Amino acid sequence: MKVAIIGLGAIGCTLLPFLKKEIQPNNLRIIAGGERKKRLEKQGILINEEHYNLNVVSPETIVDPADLVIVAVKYNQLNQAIQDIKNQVGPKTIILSLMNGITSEEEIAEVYGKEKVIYGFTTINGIYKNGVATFSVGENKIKFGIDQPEDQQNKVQRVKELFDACQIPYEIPDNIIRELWLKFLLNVSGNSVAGVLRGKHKHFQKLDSANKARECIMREVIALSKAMGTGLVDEDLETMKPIYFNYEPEARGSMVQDILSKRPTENEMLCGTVVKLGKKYGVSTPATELLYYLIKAIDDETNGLLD
Ligand SMILES: NC(=O)C1=CN([C@@H]2O[C@H](COP(=O)(O)OP(=O)(O)OC[C@H]3O[C@@H](n4cnc5c(N)ncnc54)[C@H](OP(=O)(O)O)[C@@H]3O)[C@@H](O)[C@H]2O)C=CC1
Ligand SMILES: CC(C)(CO)C(=O)C(=O)O
Repeated sequence: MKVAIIGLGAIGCTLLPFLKKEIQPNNLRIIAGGERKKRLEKQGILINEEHYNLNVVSPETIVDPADLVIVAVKYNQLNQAIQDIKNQVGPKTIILSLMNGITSEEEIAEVYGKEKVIYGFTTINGIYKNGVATFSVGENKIKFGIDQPEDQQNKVQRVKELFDACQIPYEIPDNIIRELWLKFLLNVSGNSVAGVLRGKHKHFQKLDSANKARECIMREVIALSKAMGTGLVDEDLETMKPIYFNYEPEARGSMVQDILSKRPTENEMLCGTVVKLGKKYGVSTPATELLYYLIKAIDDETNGLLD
């Protein structure tokens, strides 16, 4: 299979060592242009202390389409990434987004068609800064699937075969939309509360107060999901309570990593989406709206609005 990855950061790097074992070097493409391409070609990337050379393909290069394109960029980078994969996408290409949130698949489908996109996300926590990535798989995995009828199942089968060959941990849930929303429930509440606290996972392992804040948000996301029919139920509040015990206490979620590195957060994709959909579906989301504005103030500060 020819596989293209756009976004070789914390999450892209959790896949590269697995894919490298099975895929011929020229069939594993890292899509990047300009300075990013030069840097990746010159420096390669260090993942879990192992150095990898990369086959970097610029967005302008015309090549045979990839069989699978994996999208693992941050929300503010998605529009550009969608443009940059254009030469990788052909009639049979499958596009898998590992981004958090519930909107990236729709945005990709708007440009390339729903039939090319499968839903997915990862439960792995990856750490990335300046060309150095670390991660531990533990119990974590990629979950993927489709909400379409039978004739689309062969897309899922093709990704399954690739992941089996590369020994990438995965699960194909019966109801991918509910699973996507469960991850959304975790990220809207956990990433954003941790963002305000600049917290580590141990904040949720040790502090009842931090979890109570998370619960205020989760109640609203569950109410929204019920209004939209996307599968969350009240009991999910309990399911989500111990979730942070799966993660390394001293590690940080992706939003805190962004805040500490003075990068834009994914606030719009997380709290922003809940507030917007709440208005559309008549669901009240005051706690999430408060959290949205707190994170927005952090983003404003990052953007120099205090200077
Ligand atoms: N980190 C985590 O633990 C988890 C993250 N996620 C989600 O995964 C997604 C990716 O997050 P994460 O991996 O943390 O983000 P990172 O910021 O670590 O990585 C994003 C990477 O994409 C690269 N990139 C951006 N735009 C382009 C482009 N046009 N062409 C080529 N490369 C590009 C960036 O390059 P450069 O550095 O040069 O800008 C960067 O290396 C997010 O939606 C996040 O919420 C999900 C689960 C856990
Ligand atoms: C791994 C996890 C759940 C940790 O917060 C995450 O999805 C993120 O950091 O974005």
